[in-house]
Amino acid sequence: MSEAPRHDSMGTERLRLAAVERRYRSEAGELPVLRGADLTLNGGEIVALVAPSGTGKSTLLHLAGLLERPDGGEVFINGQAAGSLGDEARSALRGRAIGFVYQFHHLLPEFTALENVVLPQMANGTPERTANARAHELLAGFGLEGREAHRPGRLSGGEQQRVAIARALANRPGLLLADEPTGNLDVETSERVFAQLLEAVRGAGVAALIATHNPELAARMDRVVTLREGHIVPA
Ligand SMILES: Nc1ncnc2c1ncn2[C@@H]1O[C@H](COP(=O)(O)OP(=O)(O)OP(=O)(O)O)[C@@H](O)[C@H]1O
Repeated sequence: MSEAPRHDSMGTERLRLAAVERRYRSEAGELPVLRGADLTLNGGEIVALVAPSGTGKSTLLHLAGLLERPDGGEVFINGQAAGSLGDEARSALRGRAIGFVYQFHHLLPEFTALENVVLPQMANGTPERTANARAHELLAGFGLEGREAHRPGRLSGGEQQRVAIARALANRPGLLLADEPTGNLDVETSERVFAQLLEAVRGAGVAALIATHNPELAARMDRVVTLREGHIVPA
């Protein structure tokens, strides 16, 4: 796969959470999930987030991905504070700078594998021809040559997830956020897809924050962090 050379983005700050707070309010009262979480990821850094269920991993990824706003603190993407941005500017920054991979692929079922990788590029202003070429190259890099015209329903779970990873990398984001990216696959497929994910991310010099319950997968990343009482601490 031909990606931007690693040195371009290595060491550049991609994500910074500074004293981030998030509380959920319900009839039962207030649940403080994040109580001043700090985390910095530089280009090329791959960090595992391993923490017990319900401690706030998904919440943290949503805040880092600008899908929600924190109740306190600030989220910086490529050094830019996101808090003062309006919704439109946040969406634009998200589309340009961040790729997401979820436990379930969330591919658009009525579109082919190729189109699923092309569409986010076109939404970002990439001309169709360029987007097509990039999608072909990415899918081939994930061993999906010959599968481009298949809709997600005609792909295996592992193939669907590889398309989802290709889609996440399509706009050459500096930051990849992944929530249990192989959690829905059998052990062998998970192993294979995860190895491909790491290779692609390393090759592109992307910073990645990957939530996983699997300690063996976590051990392959550069650093492992956990959540304790609403703070991010080394695992
Ligand atoms: N929208 C919401 N409203 C109220 N409470 C919420 C909301 N979203 C999450 N929570 C609560 O916040 C806490 C953290 O949830 P979160 O989904 O971030 O945890 P998690 O670590 O990702 O869990 P899991 O590993 O099970 O996916 C949980 O107690 C959850 O019930």
